[in-house]
Amino acid sequence: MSEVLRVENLVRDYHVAGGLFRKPKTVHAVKGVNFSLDKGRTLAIVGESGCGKSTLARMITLIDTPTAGQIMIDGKRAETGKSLTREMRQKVQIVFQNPYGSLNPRQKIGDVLMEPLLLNTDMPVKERRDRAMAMLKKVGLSSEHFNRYPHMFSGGQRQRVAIARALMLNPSFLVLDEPVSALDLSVQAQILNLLADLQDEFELTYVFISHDLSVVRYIADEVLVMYFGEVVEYGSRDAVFGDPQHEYTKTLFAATPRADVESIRARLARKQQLAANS
Ligand SMILES: Nc1ncnc2c1ncn2[C@@H]1O[C@H](COP(=O)(O)OP(=O)(O)OP(=O)(O)O)[C@@H](O)[C@H]1O
Repeated sequence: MSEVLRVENLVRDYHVAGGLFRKPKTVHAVKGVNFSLDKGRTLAIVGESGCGKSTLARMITLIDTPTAGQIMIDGKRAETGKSLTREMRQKVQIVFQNPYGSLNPRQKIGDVLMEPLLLNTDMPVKERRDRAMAMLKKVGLSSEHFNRYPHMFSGGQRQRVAIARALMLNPSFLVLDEPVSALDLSVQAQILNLLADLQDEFELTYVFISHDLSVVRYIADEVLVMYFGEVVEYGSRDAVFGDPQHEYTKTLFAATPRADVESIRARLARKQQLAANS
């Protein structure tokens, strides 16, 4: 299997300026994180609020510059800031929790999808349009949606648009930052199934940031648990869920409702059905 992402000793400190009654201080948000991820796999990063998940996500999305350590994407070292190349930038895309916030309300969905091609390729307009139409269908929308505005879509449909946009430039991996947390439970299942189907079909690679362990159990191949900026557990989903080693992980699991066993069974059944039909 080919390695898509490798993170080595990644550190991020924030220097917080002092005030009249406050001393300056350094927040150690991420303290030396290591992991690697192969093509077609999903790594879930879990932990409580403030443990450093978003900081780690911003660094691997190449938005934020690490204080120390390195990020390798497709075997090449990724630079950030002014040294970030367009080629490297295109390799990583992110889907946020709230797709409405990341969609321009005055831009039609077709233009949202064609924009990455317009900005990053020399593709003629007809091809851009065809690609955008094809992508709409891949995420379960239709050509009728092409000329509609974001406010005309439901939350789940907007998240489908955000996923479609993230895939337009064939990235090496997607960072999914709490992608279903803002959705109703039934819609969450639809989006998770869509992500699973797209992954099966196109061998996509996901870094899935979440605080919801039932979602993680459903989608992840590997799990990394963070606690105060450190990795306290890292391994296959079955190993981490089946036999958590660290006290923090045990507490985290004990505080979470039982995983959604039915949806896991349903996914396995669907996979078996697909295999039987092929
Ligand atoms: N720009 C910043 N300046 C100073 N401190 C920061 C900054 N961004 C994050 N932090 C601190 O770094 C630590 C990790 O924050 P981070 O947002 O990465 O955690 P998180 O696990 O993603 O939490 P949440 O799920 O609430 O977003 C926290 O203590 C936070 O207060």
